[in-house]
Amino acid sequence: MSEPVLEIRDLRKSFNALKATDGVSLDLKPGQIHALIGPNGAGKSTLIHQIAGTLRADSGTIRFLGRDIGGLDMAARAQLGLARSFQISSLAQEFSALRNVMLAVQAKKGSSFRFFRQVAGDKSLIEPAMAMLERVGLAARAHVPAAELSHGERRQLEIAIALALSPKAFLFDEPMAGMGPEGSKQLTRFLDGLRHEAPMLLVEHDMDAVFALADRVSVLVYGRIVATGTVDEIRSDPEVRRAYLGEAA
Ligand SMILES: Nc1ncnc2c1ncn2[C@@H]1O[C@H](COP(=O)(O)OP(=O)(O)OP(=O)(O)O)[C@@H](O)[C@H]1O
Repeated sequence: MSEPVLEIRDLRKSFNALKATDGVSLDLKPGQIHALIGPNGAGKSTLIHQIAGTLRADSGTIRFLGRDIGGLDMAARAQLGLARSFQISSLAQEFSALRNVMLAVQAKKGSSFRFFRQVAGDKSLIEPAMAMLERVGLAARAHVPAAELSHGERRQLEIAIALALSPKAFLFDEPMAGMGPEGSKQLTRFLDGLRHEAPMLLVEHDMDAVFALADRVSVLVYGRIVATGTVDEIRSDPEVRRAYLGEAA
C-alpha cells in the first residue's frame, strides 16, 4: 500500500463550547480524490482551514509527505506543495488572468519580492503562466482583468493558480458552488484528470460531482467523521442516508 500524502490524526478545534473538529482522522493517498461531505455547519471548512494553515488546531497531527506540518504557517505549507483553492477567492481582481498566474509562478520560485513592472516581461514567468492558462482553457482570456471574467472563468483561473504552485496535494473547498449544470459537468471532467497530478481533498455539496469523482468519501457531522468508504459503501450506509442524504433508511 502506498503511503498517504496527507495524514490527519485526532484533530480537534473548538470555538468556545462548540467542537467544530472533534477528533478527525483521515488519509489522502496518491492518485485519490477523497471527498468530504456533510450538512451545513458540520465543520468541513474549519477542517480545510486547519490543514491549509489558516487556522491553528487545538490538538492532533497533520502530516504532509511524511512531515508534521502543524507548526508551519500557510505560506510554508503552500511552498511544500499544499494547494488550497476556492470558497475564498485568491484572485487579484484588477490584474489580468495572466498576471495573476505569473504572480503565482513567481511565488513558487520563492524569488525575493520585486515590483511587478520589473518582472512583467520576464519570459520565465510568462511562459509557464501561459501554459497553465492553456491547460485550463483560458489562454484566449489571458489579458482580461480577473474582475471581468465570468464566474466559471474565475474558477478556471483559480485552478491555473493552484497548478502554478506544482502542488503535491489539492485542498478544494466547494469548487462547484455557483457553477450551473454545464459548468459543473466541465469542472467535474477537469478535476477527474487532475487526480493523477496530485491527490485531492474535496469539500463539495454537489453529490453528482462527489459520486462521479470520489475514490473515498468521508461524512462529517458535528465535527466528527461518522462514516468513510467508497461511493457505493457511503450511498448504501443507512446512517449516512438518514443523517445526510435525506432519505428514509
Ligand atoms: N471563526 C469561528 N468562530 C466561531 N465559530 C465558528 C468559526 N468558524 C466556524 N465556526 C462554527 O463552526 C461550525 C463549523 O463551521 P464550518 O464553516 O466549518 O462548517 P461547514 O461544514 O464548512 O459548513 P458549510 O457546508 O455551510 O460551508 C459552525 O457551527 C460554525 O458556525
